[in-house]
Amino acid sequence: MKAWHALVPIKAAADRKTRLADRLSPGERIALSERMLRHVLAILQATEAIGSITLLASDPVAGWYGARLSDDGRGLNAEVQAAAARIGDPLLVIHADLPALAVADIRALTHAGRNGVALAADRHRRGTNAIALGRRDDFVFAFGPDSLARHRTQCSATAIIERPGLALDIDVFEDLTLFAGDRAARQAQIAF
Ligand SMILES: Nc1nc2c(ncn2[C@@H]2O[C@H](COP(=O)(O)OP(=O)(O)OP(=O)(O)O)[C@@H](O)[C@H]2O)c(=O)[nH]1
Ligand SMILES: O=C(O)[C@H](O)COP(=O)(O)O
Repeated sequence: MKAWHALVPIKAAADRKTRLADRLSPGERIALSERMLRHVLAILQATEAIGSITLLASDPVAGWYGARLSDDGRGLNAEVQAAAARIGDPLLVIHADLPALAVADIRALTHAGRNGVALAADRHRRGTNAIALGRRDDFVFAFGPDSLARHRTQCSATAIIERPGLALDIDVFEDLTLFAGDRAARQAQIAF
């Protein structure tokens, strides 16, 4: 199997984690999203199956000197679709807000997707936090509410992967308390 390309979309700093805006200051939200991004990138770098990592971002990201494709503001799905066409397969698209992600999670997802498509379900089994495309150049990205159902109907043999490290994305404050506990989440003192 060829080495996987990883694509990590990340919003412009000021737009990240808006659903936490009633609990965290803008600075705390940026700091949290940067720590989670660094964690996801470190896990990808530590996974032997991953041969390249590309950020999809409108601006340069502090501390990242690797590849970046520019986001032209057409929305997540259109941007990922265009980036995927440029990068080729096998391709792993993975969100940047997975603080519990581990190397074993990436191994499991890429293994499951090596001959087709594997989807990483969020903890509600409604969203999609990562997609491994071993061999599907006609896959249509459909991130957004209930994306798991939309993604899975594209191919009858799609594998659904449910693992804690892939399932816990940080959207709302409850996700933070699940990951870090009440006190740490309230103080935005989340270590990982
Ligand atoms: N490049 C890029 N990344 C995006 C875009 N929209 C979402 N993302 C990234 O896709 C992943 C999932 O995004 P969301 O959970 O919807 O966004 P979020 O900023 O994390 O949270 P909210 O602002 O609360 O919706 C995260 O890594 C985001 O940074 C986009 O339009 N462009
Ligand atoms: O496809 C999805 O589930 C959404 O893009 C993901 O994100 P969210 O659960 O982080 O909003």
